[in-house]
Amino acid sequence: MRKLIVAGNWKMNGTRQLAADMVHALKETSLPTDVSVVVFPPSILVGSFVDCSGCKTGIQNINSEPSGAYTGELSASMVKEAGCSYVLVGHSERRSLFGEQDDLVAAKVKAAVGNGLMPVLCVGETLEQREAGDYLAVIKSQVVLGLSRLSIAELEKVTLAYEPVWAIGTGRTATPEQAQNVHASVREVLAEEYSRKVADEMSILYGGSVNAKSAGALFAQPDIDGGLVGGASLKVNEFLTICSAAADNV
Ligand SMILES: O=C(CO)COP(=O)(O)O
Repeated sequence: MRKLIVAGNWKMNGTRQLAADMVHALKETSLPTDVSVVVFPPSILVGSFVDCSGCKTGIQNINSEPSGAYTGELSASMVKEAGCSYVLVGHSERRSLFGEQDDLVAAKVKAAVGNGLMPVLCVGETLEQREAGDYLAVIKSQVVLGLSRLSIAELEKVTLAYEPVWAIGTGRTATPEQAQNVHASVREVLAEEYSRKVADEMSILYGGSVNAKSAGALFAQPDIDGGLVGGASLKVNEFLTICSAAADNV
């Protein structure tokens, strides 16, 4: 059974006060057990979330190496020890601003799984790639290369997130049909590359300007298993509304 997940990616935003408010609100909110909430705060705020009964905690990035002279970096085992369960890998901001390519993404996915973390592998096309019409091939290659170091058994630890770059932080959400189309194609890629079981069981989240208004119609799509929310996850009430929209689709 695939999980319905609402994840909040705070990026380089948020304060200890916001973290305390979010933790408090999530503890007070009762959601069906089939809905998982994950918050990815900046790493320095992870400690505020790890004991929260209403959500799981994620980290926004790891280094693929186990330890060593990598100033400023965190290894998967450190993140696990700090109480995180999830890690974002391959976010388009990491790809475009920090030059991360598919081989590094694959190494991070492997390091995550090898250390008991669940990677959320992010994929998605730029506006240019969408307009050129070859976006499904771009997304396919990001999925296949990103997962290339995992065994079949390890795939069950992975969540995918489709985040079209043109929809991130732009207020221009993909339509439910556009997103469903890509999610269904990604599921077909998983079935072809691995098996129908893998395809049916992997959660695929949608991200890109998800907000309280757009969440319901997106989450109602058959191949959309929740959302990876940026800006709207920094507003406590709006994030809770998005979580409730997922609960409505259990
Ligand atoms: O990048 C995102 C989540 O990882 C999406 O960000 P926005 O929801 O702000 O568009």
